Amino acid sequence: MLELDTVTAGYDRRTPVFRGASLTVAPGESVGLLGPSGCGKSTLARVAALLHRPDAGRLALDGTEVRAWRHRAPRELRTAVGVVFQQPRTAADPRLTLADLLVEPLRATGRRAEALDRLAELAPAVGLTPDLLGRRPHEVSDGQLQRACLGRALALRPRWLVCDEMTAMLDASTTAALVAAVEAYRAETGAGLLAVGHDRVLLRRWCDRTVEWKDCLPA
Ligand SMILES: Nc1ncnc2c1ncn2[C@@H]1O[C@H](COP(=O)(O)OP(=O)(O)OP(=O)(O)O)[C@@H](O)[C@H]1O
Repeated sequence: MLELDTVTAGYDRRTPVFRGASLTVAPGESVGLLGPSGCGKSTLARVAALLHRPDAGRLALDGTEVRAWRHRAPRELRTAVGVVFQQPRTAADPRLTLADLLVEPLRATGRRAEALDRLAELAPAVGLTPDLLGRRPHEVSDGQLQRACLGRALALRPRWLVCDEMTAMLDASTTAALVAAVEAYRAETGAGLLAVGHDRVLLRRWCDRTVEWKDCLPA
């Protein structure tokens, strides 16, 4: 279970972006979170991905309460969640080839020896052909780079995936390919998904259920 319980978060403690937001994703479930621009969906997604410390409230992953965020979080909790953002250009190190990008989490967690084998699985899973793997971010399209960012999010086989507007910049066919890659991964591993966005049609088609932002807040 991924449980966000009465979370208050923002960028200035005196004026949080939202107060008391709650949302639960069951194991293996896919939940779409819909809401107007600027309401705080990305901020909540970053809390769920252990990237942003909330001002108050509770996050629990599979029954373990998260008490530290970002690099302070224990590795087993940090690696339980894979995250994909809207903007691949700001999320990818421009110096790395796509191959290095895909397996960056393995190197970062001291599992370098597994990198080649995992690369051979990840690249086809996200639709990256061998000719693209040696290129750097400025030599590929946004869609190709986003495929690499999705592969990187899957590299450590997370139990939870957070996709924050993952396909907002992409065309219909790349969107369909990325959603299919996420769903293939979930079918194989049973991972749960929190997909944040404002494309109601896409999220309703993609997810088991969709939640409106206002329904996450106290009445
Ligand atoms: N790093 C930051 N520092 C200060 N304020 C921020 C920061 N990131 C976001 N904000 C502000 O927090 C509020 C919520 O932003 P957030 O990105 O969570 O909203 P959102 O619902 O995801 O919006 P969108 O759908 O447009 O992406 C906005 O007013 C935004 O300007």
